[in-house]
Amino acid sequence: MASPQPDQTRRAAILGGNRIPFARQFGPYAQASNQDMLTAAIEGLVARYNLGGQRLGEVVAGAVIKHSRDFNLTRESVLGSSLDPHTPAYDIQQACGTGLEAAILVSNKIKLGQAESGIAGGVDTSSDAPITVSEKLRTKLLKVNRAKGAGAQLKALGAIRPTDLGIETPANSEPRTGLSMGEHMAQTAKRWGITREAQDELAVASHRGLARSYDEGFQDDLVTSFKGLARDQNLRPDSSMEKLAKLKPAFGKGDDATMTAGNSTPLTDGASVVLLGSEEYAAEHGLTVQAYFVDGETAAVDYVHGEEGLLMAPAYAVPRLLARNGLTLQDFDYYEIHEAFAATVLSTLKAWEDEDFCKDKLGLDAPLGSIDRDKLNVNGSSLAAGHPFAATGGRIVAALAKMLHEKGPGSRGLISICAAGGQGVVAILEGA
Ligand SMILES: CC(=O)SCCNC(=O)CCNC(=O)[C@H](O)C(C)(C)COP(=O)(O)OP(=O)(O)OC[C@H]1O[C@@H](n2cnc3c(N)ncnc32)[C@H](O)[C@@H]1OP(=O)(O)O
Repeated sequence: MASPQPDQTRRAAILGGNRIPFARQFGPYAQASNQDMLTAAIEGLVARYNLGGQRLGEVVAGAVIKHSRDFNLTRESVLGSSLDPHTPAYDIQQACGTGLEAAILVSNKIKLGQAESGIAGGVDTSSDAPITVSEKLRTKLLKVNRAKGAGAQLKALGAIRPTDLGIETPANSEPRTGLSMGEHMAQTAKRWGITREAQDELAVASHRGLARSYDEGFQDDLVTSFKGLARDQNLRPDSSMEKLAKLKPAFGKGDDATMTAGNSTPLTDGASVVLLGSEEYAAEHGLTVQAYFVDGETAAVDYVHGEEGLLMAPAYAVPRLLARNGLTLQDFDYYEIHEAFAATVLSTLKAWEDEDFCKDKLGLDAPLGSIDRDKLNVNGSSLAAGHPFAATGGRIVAALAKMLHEKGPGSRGLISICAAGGQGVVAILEGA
């Protein structure tokens, strides 16, 4: 069935973004909640674009790891901000694709005329991870809670045994396989023959690109300090092949163990948001349109039955997006491919170059081909900045919109983000 064409009658404009610097797990944000971080990111955006007291169409954000009390984290963050409290807000969750998926949702509402403006974003903490008690203890505590009278409560309490006292923390692994993201990626890296050297080169380039972007002031209107942190804590401007070569493998086995702490994203805390609006909204509020959110696509792979690697869904989503928009993989000025692991980016690029994969798996007549690597993650990506899961999409959309604005009208950028659960979220932006 032919893919429907995107409706371009109303365009969704990207007007700016803001994030707090990303911090390492148990770093300066160890005592900050998701709500604290998301509110700080929103407040930075409000201050930069004079949004105080404004009722926006909608705010959509989310977190991958959140406490049960945070049933609508985004709404609570809006209420904690200086936006008009009549601004509706809700959470979504699409793993590491959350921030980009939120931008797709808000853009679509704007394009359909259902909203004039909105904020999309995401937040995640790996420090303030919710702890749950064991199933046995949970059941017994509920009995204590329901027991009527002190005697009955004491009796119910007495049923709790020391062996019931286990706690559970969220695991960074796939429920259906029990394997961590890194272990899954190690299998894919082996399948595509991704070398340690190629991964380390990508990591060094990421650190250098991000460091340069801070030094040149590119991040000045994208990042606001939080808890004394002004730059991403994971950034190592002095990163080198020699230093990375010394790191021990973190995932994989034997000769295939090519992934290390240096070419994998670290566990990170942070939040990011993006301001979107119609062209009319931008004109009314005197805001510059940086770029347009052209189109987005999602895909999923059957990683459980071994069809393809857990983090390879973007390899499937991008060709669908290209076909719908009449573009080739080479028609872009910038490529933002989320560096979950260096090997993720390299495996995806290899898949698009591979004739058999493109014919057998993507149903194409010929490979999508190679990209100009000078256009890839130019201002660094997740290996250098860190990766607070749901916050990565907002970081990328805001930075790419700014890059495209600097490049000029008609310039084009491709975003590709892999997500847990074998899913991928991808998008096209166009410079204004
Ligand atoms: C869809 C998706 O996005 S999936 C991805 C989701 N994210 C993940 O799965 C997170 C994966 N990452 C992890 O689990 C962890 O960060 C790990 C296992 C890779 C590493 O954990 P740790 O060992 O705790 O990392 P740590 O930060 O201590 O680094 C280990 C060492 O490498 C060093 N190191 C890390 N990066 C660099 C670098 N770029 N240059 C030089 N040294 C480095 C550290 O200094 C440290 O050295 P030390 O032991 O002498 O102090």
